[in-house]
Amino acid sequence: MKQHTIGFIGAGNMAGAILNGALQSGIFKGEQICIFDVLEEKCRPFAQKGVVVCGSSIELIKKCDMVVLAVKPQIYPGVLEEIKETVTNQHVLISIAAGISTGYIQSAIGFECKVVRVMPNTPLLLGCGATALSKCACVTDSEFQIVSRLFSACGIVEILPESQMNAIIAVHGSSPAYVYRLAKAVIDGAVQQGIDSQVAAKLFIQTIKGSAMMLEQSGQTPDELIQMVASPGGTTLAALREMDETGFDESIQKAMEACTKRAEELGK
Ligand SMILES: NC(=O)C1=CN([C@@H]2O[C@H](COP(=O)(O)OP(=O)(O)OC[C@H]3O[C@@H](n4cnc5c(N)ncnc54)[C@H](O)[C@@H]3O)[C@@H](O)[C@H]2O)C=CC1
Ligand SMILES: O=C(O)[C@@H]1CCC=N1
Repeated sequence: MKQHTIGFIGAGNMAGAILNGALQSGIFKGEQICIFDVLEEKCRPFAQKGVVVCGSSIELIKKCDMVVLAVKPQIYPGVLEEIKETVTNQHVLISIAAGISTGYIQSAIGFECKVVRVMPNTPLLLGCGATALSKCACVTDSEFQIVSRLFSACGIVEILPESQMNAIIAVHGSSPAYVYRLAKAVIDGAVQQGIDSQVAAKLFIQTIKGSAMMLEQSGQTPDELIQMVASPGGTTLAALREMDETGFDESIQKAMEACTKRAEELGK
């Protein structure tokens, strides 16, 4: 089987999470991994793990056949311009940026290069991530399998058509922030009622974990689980009624629409 080498352009949060998954799972060894960042100090922790640090994105493209584009979407035009003369039809470009489509990358590179579009999330940092993947027709099944195994090493993966890759960001890419916002609101609410913030945080974090396990393992729908909590004439119903009145569901759905709209703007 062909031995692949993987490179990361950008050594930020997501690159670090994916790279650690690659090393820990043994899918790639240190010497099969390259990294480049405009801020050299960002690469230092990876050099200590035996990863090869490159002096430019062009050097990295020459050394690797799989390349994760791990920079912010706004940086993509510059990076694609820089690497376009070096990318060949043997490279697989792995794009993790919000909103950047396969067509966008192929048009910037100048031919129908191989692209796997990926949407990960920050819990990948703990090996507990969720990733959506979409492949273009020119990527082979065995190349796609390697990319899929790479992200599986950091959590769960789902394969989606590219047409859904913008909308899915609201579901798992950006949504960790909604969960943290909910946690913050609950902890602030507890403090307003005289409870110590650390005690509230401890109890609520465990509640998030437990509720996630109930959603995953009980076989019951969110509505059935809500019913299990909400006693007739009880406290939960009083809380839920208030959430209905202030438009909680609509607020979340509007936030998701804004997320997708922004992804579409970033890809223009
Ligand atoms: N943070 C998140 O929750 C998620 C982020 N993403 C996507 O992942 C990508 C990276 O995001 P993060 O890791 O959060 O960002 P980050 O800011 O932690 O990392 C980006 C890195 O790129 C480097 N960089 C900037 N210009 C460069 C260039 N020309 N060449 C090489 N390196 C350069 C920066 O120095 C920085 O270290 C983004 O496109 C984002 O849309 C996707 C899913 C979730
Ligand atoms: O906020 C962003 O644009 C990125 C994409 C998903 C999570 N963070």
